[in-house]
Amino acid sequence: MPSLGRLHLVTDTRPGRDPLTVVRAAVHAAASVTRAARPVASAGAGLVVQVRVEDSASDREAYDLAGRIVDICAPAGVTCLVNDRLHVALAVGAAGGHVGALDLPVAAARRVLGPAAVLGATAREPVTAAAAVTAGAGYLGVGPYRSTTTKDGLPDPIGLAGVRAVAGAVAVPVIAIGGVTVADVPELRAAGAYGVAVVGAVSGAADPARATAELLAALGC
Ligand SMILES: Cc1ncc(COP(=O)(O)OP(=O)(O)O)c(N)n1
Ligand SMILES: Cc1ncsc1CCOP(=O)(O)O
Ligand SMILES: [Mg+2]
Repeated sequence: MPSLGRLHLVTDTRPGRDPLTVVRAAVHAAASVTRAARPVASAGAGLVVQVRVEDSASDREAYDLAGRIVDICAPAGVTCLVNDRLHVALAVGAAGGHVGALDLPVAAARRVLGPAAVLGATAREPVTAAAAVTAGAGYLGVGPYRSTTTKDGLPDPIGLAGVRAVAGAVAVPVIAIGGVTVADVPELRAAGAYGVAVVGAVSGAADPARATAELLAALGC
């Protein structure tokens, strides 16, 4: 299985956003910055795109968006995951999915996706993180690192100490999420994070391609 990308772009599908334009820009940037170091078919391997739709979206809407994003990602070697809706991930041929506390349990998600799929799970403290790995998670989304306005109802931020505690407890990649900006990357990496997941730092940027390139560079991709 190829190694996991370090920059996870989570789509912003709130009203007025344009996730396809942002994903196209990010994929193009990822393929451009890493092409020199990789075979063409895996040029964008530093980037993962996670298709995350609003809970109010229908499965058909999720399927249509995810299918279009798989079509954008695949030629560039960018991994595409689907948040929550694992049947959509399977239906569009995504590489896998991401589940949290309100989604299928990790072991059930692994059964649905199969042994070879990429499966991420949300964790915010070491004991549940280790349990998620035992149940079959191949990476962990850990946070929220900072407070963020992108998602309502999140628990308090765990900060650098929280990320460090989880990273020290598991052997799988830890992806820090929640209010992450490019300026946070060095300290997160030093704390043991393998990578970062962002919505606003790319989707809310004036130039999403440039923001992607800067994040990838900060992550050493
Ligand atoms: C990489 C990553 N980490 C955490 C999450 C959050 O997942 P979850 O807790 O299930 O919340 P929703 O995103 O489903 O609202 C994530 N999506 N990705
Ligand atoms: C889905 C999710 N889960 C925890 S924080 C978050 C949103 C992250 O968005 P941003 O990068 O804009 O803070
Ligand atoms: Mg979820």
